[in-house]
Amino acid sequence: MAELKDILYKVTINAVVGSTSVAINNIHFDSRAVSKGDVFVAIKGATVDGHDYIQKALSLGAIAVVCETLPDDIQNGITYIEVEDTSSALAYMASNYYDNPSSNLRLIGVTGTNGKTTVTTLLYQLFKKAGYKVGLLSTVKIMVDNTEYKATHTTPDSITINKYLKLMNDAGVEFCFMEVSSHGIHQKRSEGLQFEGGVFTNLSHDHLDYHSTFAEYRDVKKSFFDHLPKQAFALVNIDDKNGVVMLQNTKAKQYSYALKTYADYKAQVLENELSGLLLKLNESELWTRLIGDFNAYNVAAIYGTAELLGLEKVEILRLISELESVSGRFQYMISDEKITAIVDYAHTPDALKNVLETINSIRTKNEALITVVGCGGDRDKTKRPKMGHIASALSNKVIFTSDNPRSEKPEVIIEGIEKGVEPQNFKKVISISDRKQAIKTACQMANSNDIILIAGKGHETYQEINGERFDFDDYQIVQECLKQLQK
Ligand SMILES: CC(=O)N[C@H]1[C@@H](OP(=O)(O)OP(=O)(O)OC[C@H]2O[C@@H](n3ccc(=O)[nH]c3=O)[C@H](O)[C@@H]2O)O[C@H](CO)[C@@H](O)[C@@H]1O[C@H](C)C(=O)N[C@@H](C)C(=O)N[C@H](CCC(=O)O)C(=O)O
Ligand SMILES: Nc1ncnc2c1ncn2[C@@H]1O[C@H](COP(=O)(O)OP(=O)(O)OP(=O)(O)O)[C@@H](O)[C@H]1O
Ligand SMILES: N[C@H](CCC[C@H](N)C(=O)O)C(=O)O
Ligand SMILES: [Mg+2]
Repeated sequence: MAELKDILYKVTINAVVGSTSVAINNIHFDSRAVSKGDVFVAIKGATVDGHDYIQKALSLGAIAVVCETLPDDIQNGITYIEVEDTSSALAYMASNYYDNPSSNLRLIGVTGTNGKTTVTTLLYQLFKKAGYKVGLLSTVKIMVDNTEYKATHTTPDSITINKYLKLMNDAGVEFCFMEVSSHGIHQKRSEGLQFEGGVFTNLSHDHLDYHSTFAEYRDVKKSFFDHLPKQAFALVNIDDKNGVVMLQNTKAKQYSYALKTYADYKAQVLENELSGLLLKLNESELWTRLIGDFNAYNVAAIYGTAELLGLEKVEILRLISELESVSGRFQYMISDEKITAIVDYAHTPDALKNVLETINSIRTKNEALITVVGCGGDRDKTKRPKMGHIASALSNKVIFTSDNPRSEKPEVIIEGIEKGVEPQNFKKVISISDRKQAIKTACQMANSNDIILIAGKGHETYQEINGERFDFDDYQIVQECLKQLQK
């Protein structure tokens, strides 16, 4: 139980009707979850307006309503709080409700188009190995030290974030690494959290269905750094031209990492093989099991973050060499026939290009590279032809297929991808909308020493079709298909 007025601390209030000295049970932004004694926060969403559900929330027992416009029919005995911005109010209320858990641990936010899950997960692993209790909020899973919880979003809503941070406090967690997505920043899911550091990985094409322009997408990411306090650090990839943009208005202490330019944390790839990378990190050499140039960036980010958080250099280097790759990120197997299958979460043009270039830099010309890829439905349509172009230009054979079609027709999505294929690559391409069949066909096409890349779904264990999630696991399926070939 908490007093309404206590959880409103730091919320910008325009008007109050009724008493704020009432005890409330819980906070909800979804009327369907409300029960007796709760406060309902009405949010204008992308599909509907939460203000239309105020009556519903009251009928289920809400005793207070936080809204941007007061309803016409004010009910006796109910407290109404009119605020400037309900998403922001929700974030502060959630934080207050759970006793500001972000200020009781050392919270690091990682943002950027690609690499967030990789960097946060590896930092989680590294700090665990260093002997600390650690938390993780990521696309793949939420970890409260050793206890795993299911993740529904990359950056969950502010109530969920604070709920888990509170659990981390209770478990004695000292460091928490969290992914901060552009949707999360824009919807103020991470507002009011006390970050000790922010890390920027890179910025490339994604989510231009949600953010109307690339500049808007960039500025949303930038606003995360604008809000860091001056005691915090901001560590950015300075090889990315938007790295400096992130730092433009931040009050935080500024640090950089890079492969190509001078930086506080400079990485150089000495060797790049399927078994890992040999890197020079500032003045030290180290071996890591992570694969590809893009992972050299991730390692530099991890090294910098760990040092800024006070770990010893020698210890960090030792621990990085022990890190395991993150599930669904360049996860590979080699069959008895010596066919290599790689499952990777590349679902943006830039990620796909990086992964294909990495494979091309590792393989010899005699082996074929067969790529199986699709694009998600109800997501940015403009990335489809770009991914079609990249896949067909950088592989020997390509099978376009489905990737979570959601409410769209798979064939229509595939047509969008095919539009990007240039005439000289037409003959490399076939389309099979059933993803299992597509993977099976790739396995049948492959000869000894060939490489199959299955991109886009990584760790996901489902295929989402019309609101339903069916079991589907790229890694498991390719493993089965390769086994069947042996029979
Ligand atoms: C586009 C988007 O981000 N949508 C998020 C948003 O939902 P919405 O704006 O559609 O909500 P809405 O349905 O219009 O409803 C508005 C309000 O009315 C309320 N409502 C609605 C119906 C009702 O009966 N009663 C009621 O009170 C809703 O609870 C909500 O508060 O707010 C919801 C609650 O926080 C989120 O769950 C939802 O994420 C959806 C499921 C989603 O798919 N989001 C993806 C795109 C996303 O956020 N992805 C990023 C990662 C992106 C990346 O790769 O970088 C992430 O961080 O996960
Ligand atoms: N530093 C990087 N630069 C470019 N591409 C990367 C980088 N790190 C990983 N990738 C590629 O992007 C894919 C997704 O990586 P990861 O899951 O770490 O990104 P993310 O930012 O968490 O994505 P999401 O927005 O879906 O949460 C990987 O499978 C890999 O292909
Ligand atoms: N966080 C990304 C993940 C995309 C993964 C891909 N498999 C898809 O479903 O489109 C999104 O929600 O847009
Ligand atoms: Mg992620």
